[in-house]
Amino acid sequence: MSHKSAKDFFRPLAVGAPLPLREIPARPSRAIHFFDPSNEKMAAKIPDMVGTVDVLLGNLEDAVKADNKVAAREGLVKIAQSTDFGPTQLWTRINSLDSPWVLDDLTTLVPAIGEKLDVIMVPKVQGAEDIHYVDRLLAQLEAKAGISKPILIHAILETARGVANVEEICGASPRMQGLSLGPADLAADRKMKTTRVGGGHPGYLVREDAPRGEDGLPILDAQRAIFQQDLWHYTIAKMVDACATHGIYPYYGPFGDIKDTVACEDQFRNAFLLGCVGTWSLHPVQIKIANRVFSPSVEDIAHARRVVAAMGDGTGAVMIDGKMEDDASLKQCLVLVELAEKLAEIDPDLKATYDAIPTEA
Ligand SMILES: CC(C)(COP(=O)(O)OP(=O)(O)OC[C@H]1O[C@@H](n2cnc3c(N)ncnc32)[C@H](O)[C@@H]1OP(=O)(O)O)[C@@H](O)C(=O)NCCC(=O)NCCSC(=O)C[C@](C)(O)C(=O)O
Ligand SMILES: [Mg+2]
Repeated sequence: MSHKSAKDFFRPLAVGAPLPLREIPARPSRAIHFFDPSNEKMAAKIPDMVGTVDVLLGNLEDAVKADNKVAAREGLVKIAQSTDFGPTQLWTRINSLDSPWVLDDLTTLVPAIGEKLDVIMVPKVQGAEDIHYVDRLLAQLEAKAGISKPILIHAILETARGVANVEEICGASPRMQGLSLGPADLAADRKMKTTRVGGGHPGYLVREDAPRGEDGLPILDAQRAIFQQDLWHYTIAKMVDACATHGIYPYYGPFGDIKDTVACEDQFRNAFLLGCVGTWSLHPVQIKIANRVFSPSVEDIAHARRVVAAMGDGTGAVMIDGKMEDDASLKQCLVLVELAEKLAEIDPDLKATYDAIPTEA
């Protein structure tokens, strides 16, 4: 297998294409809100959603009917051309690389709206070869269209092979912006015996030990607590490590039980705590949940600021509320404080909330 030299990564893959980025900007992207540009009712709502969500994503792949693929692509071009997105990012999810639509997706979108597109999400990525294909094609199209900044790539982990190759996918191109979990396709590909789009499962559980009778045997009809476990923990944790290793960003993905806003919030929060920077929103109701969950809480920021203040030059150990804080817990606190600062730059309500936190001694 041949390898590129390190410096090759800093050269564009086509003459005249924009220079690859050396760092992926940490732009807030708590919710990536999906819409079907071929659905007129949905599309009509998009201009008014600018500023209420960090990312608007025109979806061209699954959930768009085969008969509507061209209308979705054209609808996205129209919305992108006629909308000023301000601070809101514009992403798209193209059709999968083995579909008959993807080539037209790319050759249409890049010249028409390439200057406005921040990130292209590529579904069903299997390995580095898929990223290399899109990488070169984007460079050629950017060069031809005279695009000034590189369009970034986001891969969805939705095949067993993709999960096995997650590290090489993250490192396959300087365009790699991040990864999302695709729990529905991944479940099917792995032959998991579930029928859901993300979330837990009542059958995936651990049960409290049975009490024992005088004969020492378990009493099987006794009431015993059960605890549902997280089916997605392994994949999310693996995704987070791969992204952190390569300086790119992990995201949860879709939560299909739209009406169960409570379980949705739990799943999002698990992902936030494990290191994800955001998630997907499939319905307007999920945007608020994502914005709340993926913004550090007032309590966390109040505590983090106390630790930062108490730790002075950042070395040594101190006691706060009976707990030891040191260099490493300070670094965790700085993750939260820096995230809060980034979010405050784009979210005035959140800025006011964080500004109002009293400084404690
Ligand atoms: C779930 C659905 C069918 C419920 O749609 P509905 O019309 O039944 O919902 P509603 O509550 O009745 O809608 C209320 C209003 O909101 C509008 N609306 C509704 N949704 C949106 C939206 N997203 N953006 C903007 N507006 C929206 C809708 O048009 C309606 O407008 P109206 O009041 O004027 O009548 C609908 O919300 C929808 O189609 N959402 C997007 C679904 C999608 O993108 N799925 C693909 C991503 S998940 C995936 O692909 C898996 C993965 C990763 O690949 C893998 O795990 O393998
Ligand atoms: Mg999928």
